[in-house]
Amino acid sequence: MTSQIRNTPSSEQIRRAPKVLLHDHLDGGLRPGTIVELAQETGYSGLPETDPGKLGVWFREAADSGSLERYLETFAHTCAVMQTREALVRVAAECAEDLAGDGVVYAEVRYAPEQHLERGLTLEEVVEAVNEGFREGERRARENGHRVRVGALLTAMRHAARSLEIAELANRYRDMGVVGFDIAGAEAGFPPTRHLDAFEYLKRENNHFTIHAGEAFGLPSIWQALQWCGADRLGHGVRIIDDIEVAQDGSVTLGRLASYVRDKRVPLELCPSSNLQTGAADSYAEHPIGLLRRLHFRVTVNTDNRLMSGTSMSGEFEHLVDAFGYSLDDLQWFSVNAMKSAFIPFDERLAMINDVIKPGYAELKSEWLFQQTASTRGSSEDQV
Ligand SMILES: O=c1[nH]cnc2c1ncn2[C@@H]1O[C@H](CO)[C@@H](O)[C@H]1O
Ligand SMILES: [Zn+2]
Repeated sequence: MTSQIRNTPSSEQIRRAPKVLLHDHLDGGLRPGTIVELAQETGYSGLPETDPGKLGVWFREAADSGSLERYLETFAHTCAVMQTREALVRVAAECAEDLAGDGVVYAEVRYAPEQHLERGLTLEEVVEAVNEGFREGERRARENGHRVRVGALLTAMRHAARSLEIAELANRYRDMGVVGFDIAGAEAGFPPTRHLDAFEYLKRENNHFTIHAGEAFGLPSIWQALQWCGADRLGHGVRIIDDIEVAQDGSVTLGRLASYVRDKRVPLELCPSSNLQTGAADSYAEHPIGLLRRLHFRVTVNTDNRLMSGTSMSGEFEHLVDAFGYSLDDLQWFSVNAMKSAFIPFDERLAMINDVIKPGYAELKSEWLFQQTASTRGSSEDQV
């Protein structure tokens, strides 16, 4: 048996591996069946399909447009069914349950409270409903033998003008389920500096935030997010690749901004499948994550929108294992990177790394030692 075979994780091992997710949208991860049921319950008649299977396919295909703006149009349907307290509790509970079932042990899930006010809920009621759902989902996961912790990130929409209000909301619910702040939505034409007052407020409060930047727009957006707004992490940030030059002989030169991002260990919340759909990358094999990982940027792997991309954390890891031949050591590296970059207190991050993530990977990495028939097996898929 070669070490290569020993090292290539099987699908089942990938699912069981402890995973950390920093970039996942609550309104981009609903179960199709739940959307159909909530639409019926709340009288929303705008769904393009009412069969859950067909609806799931519709979301994936509609989001596969090559443009972030068209990709974002699909959220009208998910937000439409997330306008009541009960719906928000249910969606959040199922989110936590689904992540736990996929082996995610820590997640920061984001949503925009301002998009859930159409039926009279207040911003506070939205946050409390989602928090209640996450706690319920964590409890159900525990009953099923899974452990997951979910924190919320409150997102403000970059085309709108409520970011300071949402930042204040994030600060008010700090230590009560909300771990940070974000801005999202169409990037071109809506630079992060439009929301400078929100970011400056959060900095004065010693609070944390990430900014969607360097997804549909390039280096100026990343530069503003870091050097004007002071983002702790970059949502996507994939276009930092534009500041990296690879010569014919393989030698690599980093520009000033790329150097800063690497030197300062700025976490990149990379979302490969989402990038393929919005046109930020052409294939998994060509996705900049391969180079960024080799250059030791603080790379993390994320789902972005599980519904629109038909993916999961395990799914993203599988694509990367296929494209780049990553081993369990690589998957552990991504998971430790993500945990280091989380917005919860340092002692909790450290305990998650040392007491949950590393032991989980050690367990998986030792499995080959105890396989009696391993020497007669040909592929790693057989060795579960
Ligand atoms: O990849 C993305 N880039 C920018 N905005 C996004 C992305 N995915 C989702 N949203 C936006 O964030 C809102 C709150 O969750 C969603 O409603 C969607 O409009
Ligand atoms: Zn996103």
